[in-house]
Amino acid sequence: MRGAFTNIPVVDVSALAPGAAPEARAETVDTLRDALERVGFAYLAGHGIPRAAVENLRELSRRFHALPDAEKMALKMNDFHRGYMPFSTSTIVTSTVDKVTRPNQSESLMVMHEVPEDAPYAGEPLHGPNQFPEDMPELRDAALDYMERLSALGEMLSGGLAEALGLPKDWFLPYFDTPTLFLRLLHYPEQKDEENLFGSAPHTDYGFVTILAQDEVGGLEVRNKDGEWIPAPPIPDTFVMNVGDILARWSNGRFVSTPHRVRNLSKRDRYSQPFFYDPSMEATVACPEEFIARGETAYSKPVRYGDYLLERLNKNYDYRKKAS
Ligand SMILES: O=C(O)CCC(=O)C(=O)O
Ligand SMILES: [Fe+2]
Repeated sequence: MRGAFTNIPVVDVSALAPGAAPEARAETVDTLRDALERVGFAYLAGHGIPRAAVENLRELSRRFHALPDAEKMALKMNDFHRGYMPFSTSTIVTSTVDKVTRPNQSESLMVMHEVPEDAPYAGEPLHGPNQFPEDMPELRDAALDYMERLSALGEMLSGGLAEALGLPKDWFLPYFDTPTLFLRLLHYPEQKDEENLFGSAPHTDYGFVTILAQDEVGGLEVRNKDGEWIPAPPIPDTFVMNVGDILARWSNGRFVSTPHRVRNLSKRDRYSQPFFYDPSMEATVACPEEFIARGETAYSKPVRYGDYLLERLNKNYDYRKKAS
């Protein structure tokens, strides 16, 4: 039953890799289906991403956030949604989860897919340059390398998700020709335990899937159908994966996009690095014909992913509100 959970399942996804035994793959797909229909969250084990890639980026994120404010402010978010978001500047007003009134207690560096200067779509909404500190070239290298590795993982997962929905393994591929990628390097200083104060206020994610690496501090919580907040503490060598709103919509409501939040009550700084793997901006997200053929009714209208995304971003980020 949707939202009926008191813990977040661990799914070993190694059998989704090419060459795995078909029986093992089928079993993994079943486990994934249960997790995403009931919980909307799963810990991914057996994902094949080296621990060093995760830890190296985390260390660089720590170094980035330790830079003087002036250096970070020089990289302030540009119109293309890339750059530094200072403490207390994003309030999730489109959250359907709760009335959110106090800004998030976090700062972050937002990195997206790179856009070559001569690309035909350069300069269009959300297609522009990333911003990295000049004297930390290793941060740029690590972030781009990490996005490449996690995109490959996202693509592998999309095969399992398609099968979990009764679709051919490659069903999602054409919609991810030029995927929309976000890597957010988050820093949550310790926060007070006060009502309505969050590192990240209750929300659902916009996109397809989120693949999150968190440090050892903890603080992420996921809401079940009874309104209880279930902790999602770090488990070494796993990622926390969750369904975003566009996947919930695409799956015609089968997979759930589950509310979650962060409170860092640990008395230590917390660092996390969510990666959002989303379709191409041009992709039209519509209920699969295969579902209609099976007698289902589409519960939402087709939407161009880029339009949907812009609308959500314009509402939620202070720096964009003037533009919308
Ligand atoms: O930092 C975390 O653990 C979660 C962050 C999150 O939910 C988000 O950025 O959407
Ligand atoms: Fe989230």
